[in-house]
Amino acid sequence: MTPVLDIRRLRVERGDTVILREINWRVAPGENWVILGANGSGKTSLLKSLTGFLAPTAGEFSVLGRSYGATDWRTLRLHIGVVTSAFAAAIPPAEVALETVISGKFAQLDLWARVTAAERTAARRWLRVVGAERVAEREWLYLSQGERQRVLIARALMAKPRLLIFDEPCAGLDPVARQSFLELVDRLARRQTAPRVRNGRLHGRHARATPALVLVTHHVEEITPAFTHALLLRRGEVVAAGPRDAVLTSRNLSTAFGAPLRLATRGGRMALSFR
Ligand SMILES: Nc1ncnc2c1ncn2[C@@H]1O[C@H](COP(=O)(O)OP(=O)(O)OP(=O)(O)O)[C@@H](O)[C@H]1O
Repeated sequence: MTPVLDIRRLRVERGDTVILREINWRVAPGENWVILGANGSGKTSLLKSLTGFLAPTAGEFSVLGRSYGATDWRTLRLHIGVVTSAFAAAIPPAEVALETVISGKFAQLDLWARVTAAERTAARRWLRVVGAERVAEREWLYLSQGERQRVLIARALMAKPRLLIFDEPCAGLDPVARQSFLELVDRLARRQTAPRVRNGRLHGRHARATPALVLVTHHVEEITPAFTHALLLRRGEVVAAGPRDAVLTSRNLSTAFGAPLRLATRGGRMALSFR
């Protein structure tokens, strides 16, 4: 099966600084990954490379079988959704949530002349999926942090991406909003991992391509059971990558964060403490 993502020996340098060094990472269909690493370990730079905003110095990678360099970024980007609070500043304050969601389908195209009733219906459906339907007509300016994150997810889903990346999505959320947000991410992940199959074919809402999820975080508490794999970075290098139980160990996390840490699991949720 064509990997969702295939990165080989990716290296990124700027001036004398090596930002990413020899990154090898493969995401197969059906896998959901979490990326963990200390401040400055290269998480955002890796995402920027994948979305064409940070040019590699060496190495090769492909997204959904399309190779970097051989495919127009505008085409590749249509398949990759990124949910990051960094987008918040780019949303017009007076834009209502429904319009923000619809704009996800069009990226940079001239939007308003083209919006159809079907697209409005689809946008409402995505707002319902993320539990934000009641703010559909509310301006961005007035949305809470949690509501904004949900609207940005709906916006990303509108383009039907094959890979959906969450970059520190829980920053700024209160504990209850964070829990509810994580349950939403988990639900999205499970839509993918539990498809309905009949006569060897996907059916119903799962018949659509559902995205592989990548969650970038500093907090192991945010890793819900739906995340099957983990990538640990330290100073631009991979500490470990693979199935979560093999990668998320006290030892690997201590190496990644450069401090003696103990990983414990309570009630199905992970927690880190200092040894
Ligand atoms: N264009 C650039 N030129 C020089 N150095 C850069 C550039 N972009 C990133 N860096 C450096 O590369 C390192 C990795 O940065 P990056 O933002 O990817 O880390 P991160 O893991 O996302 O960190 P955080 O958890 O703090 O968000 C940092 O030391 C950063 O200063």
